[in-house]
Amino acid sequence: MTEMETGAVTDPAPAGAVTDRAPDAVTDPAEGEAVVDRAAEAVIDRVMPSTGGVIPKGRAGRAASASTASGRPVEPGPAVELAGVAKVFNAGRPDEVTALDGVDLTVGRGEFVSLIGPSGCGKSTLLRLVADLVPPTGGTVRVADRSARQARRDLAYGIAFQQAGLLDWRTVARNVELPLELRGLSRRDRQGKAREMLELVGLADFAGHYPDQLSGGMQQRVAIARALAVDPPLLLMDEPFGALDEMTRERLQDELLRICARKGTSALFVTHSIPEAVYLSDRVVVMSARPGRIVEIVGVELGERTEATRQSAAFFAGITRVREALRGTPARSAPPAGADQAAAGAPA
Ligand SMILES: Nc1ncnc2c1ncn2[C@@H]1O[C@H](COP(=O)(O)OP(=O)(O)OP(=O)(O)O)[C@@H](O)[C@H]1O
Repeated sequence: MTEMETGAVTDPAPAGAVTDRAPDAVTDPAEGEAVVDRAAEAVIDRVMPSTGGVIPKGRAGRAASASTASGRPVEPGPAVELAGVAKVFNAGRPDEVTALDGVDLTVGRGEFVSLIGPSGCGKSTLLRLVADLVPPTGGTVRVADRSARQARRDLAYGIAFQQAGLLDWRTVARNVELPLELRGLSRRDRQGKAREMLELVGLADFAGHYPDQLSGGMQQRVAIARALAVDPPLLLMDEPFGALDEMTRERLQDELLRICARKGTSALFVTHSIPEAVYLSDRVVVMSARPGRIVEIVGVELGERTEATRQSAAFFAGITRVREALRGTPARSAPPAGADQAAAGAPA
């Protein structure tokens, strides 16, 4: 199992890195601008699974959604397309694990799709396949009309995974700024954007703190701020709100929806929370226990989310639908959750 496969960052500070918070940027005397610190640069690839869409150096300023790395325009198509995808870990060995089998799934542009299922059913693996952090053993994975490999090179998505994956020798603000530095934004622009993102996640007062001075939930919010900082056309999120208190979680859910709606961002979102999946999603993909297969896709039609949505009959109906699917209740040929209540004139 490689580091890239696990997404773990076992040693975030590379050889020669300063771990006692020495100045973390190299100043370019010609520009008077801080440029990407060498230590951070050296670990970009290793922290990619959890650094929220870090931009590889050399692709600065390229519009990920509009063209490929070669500048070739990309035809609009699904954000993600999986066909017959399988993943077997350690094939042929005694510890062989079939994590996924026969997965077909399309995420439309601008669509919000959640994955839910029992622990170990392959949700994270599915996300890692899309992010090109592990290769499939069967089937095809396409992201924004490209191979997953090409999409990664083209910066076609941002990632926020379970582990915050912050660089502990950088301040909170400079963690959020990292992908912007790699994209070549001026100091002023990236500082402004970092401030905006930290305000969004309620951490403006902690911009100058270091990650180990924050709680786990706060670190997670910094990682979310960093993932959103580059306005990626596709977000891959693996339980990003799992460590948050309920009120913060609900607020960030609303913010995430607002951002996705405003930017037309597509999202593939892993969660263990049925209400969260229903609230956020256009469709909830329910997976079986290992080997993970899609057992049902529950469409959600709640309309614009408001204060009342979480109390609405349609919301509870959606929760019931997903719960039944998780329990293995035979799929019914019913309209999307929400549509039946609306048709019946049920109170919202
Ligand atoms: N790198 C790996 N090497 C070997 N087995 C792996 C690897 N990554 C995942 N697995 C196995 O694949 C299966 C699916 O794991 P995965 O983490 O995708 O599940 P999950 O649905 O995200 O679980 P959870 O909800 O508990 O986070 C598990 O049995 C896991 O042990």
